[in-house]
Amino acid sequence: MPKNIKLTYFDFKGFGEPVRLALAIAGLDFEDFRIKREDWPAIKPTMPFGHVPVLEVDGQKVAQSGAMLRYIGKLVPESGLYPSDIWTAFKVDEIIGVVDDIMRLLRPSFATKDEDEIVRLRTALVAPEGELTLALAQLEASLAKTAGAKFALNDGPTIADISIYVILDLLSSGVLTAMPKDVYAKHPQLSKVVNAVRAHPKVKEWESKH
Ligand SMILES: N[C@@H](CCC(=O)N[C@@H](CS)C(=O)NCC(=O)O)C(=O)O
Repeated sequence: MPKNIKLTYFDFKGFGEPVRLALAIAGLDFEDFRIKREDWPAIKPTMPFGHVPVLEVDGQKVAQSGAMLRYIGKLVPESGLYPSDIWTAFKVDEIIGVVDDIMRLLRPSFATKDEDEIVRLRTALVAPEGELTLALAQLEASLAKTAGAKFALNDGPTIADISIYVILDLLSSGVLTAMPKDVYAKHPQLSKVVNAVRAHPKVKEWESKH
């Protein structure tokens, strides 16, 4: 077991947030280092690929949130976060890829400061035939086939559930201009996963402190 784990990310619930929750659910102590925006230009060149999150394990820096999530799940197998059954693990990886694609849909609207452009881009995403509307419907249909009793695939949370929770919580939080709070509300499987992760005792404990 590593002696020191440090997560470097912004004080924001983006790619680093599922990693924080996975570490909390796995019961791993870690330094939750949150970069101040004004310090980022100096820190960026010290990150292996110029991005965060970066997970530093006993002094070695590794990038890519998906890799971190799988590492945490494998490090603490009894957490059930990354299933040992290779088919279920395959489905976990599929969902994480889908969530990554959803994040990518939002990127153009994060890349501009023009409020009218942000509204235009996000309104198009959530239109009846919009790319986000379609992606959420497809994820819902996929989960309907695999649904575990409480979570997406199993009775306990996997890193796929955590990833779904973080993106849908962000989308429906009201902090993103022009993103409706009920963006996933009509999808029962997605709602089930969000509610189950939010109600998980370790997630509740983490969120009550951060
Ligand atoms: N595929 C990467 C994406 C990382 C990424 O896009 N990070 C953004 C923040 S969410 C970042 O570092 N932005 C600042 C920059 O690129 O200068 C992952 O999953 O970790």
